[in-house]
Amino acid sequence: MRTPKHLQRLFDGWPDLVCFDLDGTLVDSVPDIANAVDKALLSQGAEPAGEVNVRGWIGHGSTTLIRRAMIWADVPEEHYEDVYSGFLKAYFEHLADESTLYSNVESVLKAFKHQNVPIALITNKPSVFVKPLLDHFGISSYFSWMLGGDSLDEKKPSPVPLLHCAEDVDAEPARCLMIGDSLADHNAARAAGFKSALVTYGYNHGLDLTTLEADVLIDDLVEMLT
Ligand SMILES: O=C(O)COP(=O)(O)O
Ligand SMILES: [Mg+2]
Repeated sequence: MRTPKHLQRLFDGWPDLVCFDLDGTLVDSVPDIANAVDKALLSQGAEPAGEVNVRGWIGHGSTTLIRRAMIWADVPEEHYEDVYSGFLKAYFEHLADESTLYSNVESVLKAFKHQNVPIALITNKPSVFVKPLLDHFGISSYFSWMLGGDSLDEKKPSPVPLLHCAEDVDAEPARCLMIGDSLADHNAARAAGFKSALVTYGYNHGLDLTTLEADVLIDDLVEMLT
């Protein structure tokens, strides 16, 4: 396979490491996350928030998600532990009832693997959900790392999880690529010295992604391979 044009331009070949974000990049997980948030809110007698609201609260980890939902629903802060544990339980029980893989995820993972590029999964989702979700879609075996928001001391937009993987394989940050959908992914990439690719279909909260000047902006993951 000839080197895809974006990779040729950025790395003069294939990168030494590629890191993927999860929610909004590989998996459209909003339906199940929203159902779990709504269950937790309903248990407090609050209104359900629904998918459109929840979509705007994803990307900074589950604690931020629940805090935003509680503010929106006017649930008193002292109920945080109850709402958070209700969310965790409900989501774990229905992790992938309605969630779907975005198009071309598996073929893109396969192409990087075929070139022996180490692949990392770096999400701000709590780590307890990560492997079960990837297992559900049959893609866990592609990843040499599966890091959740609580796996290390810091999460995205900190560069710590990205640099952790780069150091493991002795890769120069400038030869590493982060592919994500949000400002947290882009800022983590920049702080780590990685190249940043953003997908336009994810949960970018109405942000005009062109203003971020990512190295690559794509409407479908397969564009990484063209
Ligand atoms: O749980 C979240 O906030 C979503 O995380 P991700 O977009 O980093 O996968
Ligand atoms: Mg994301």
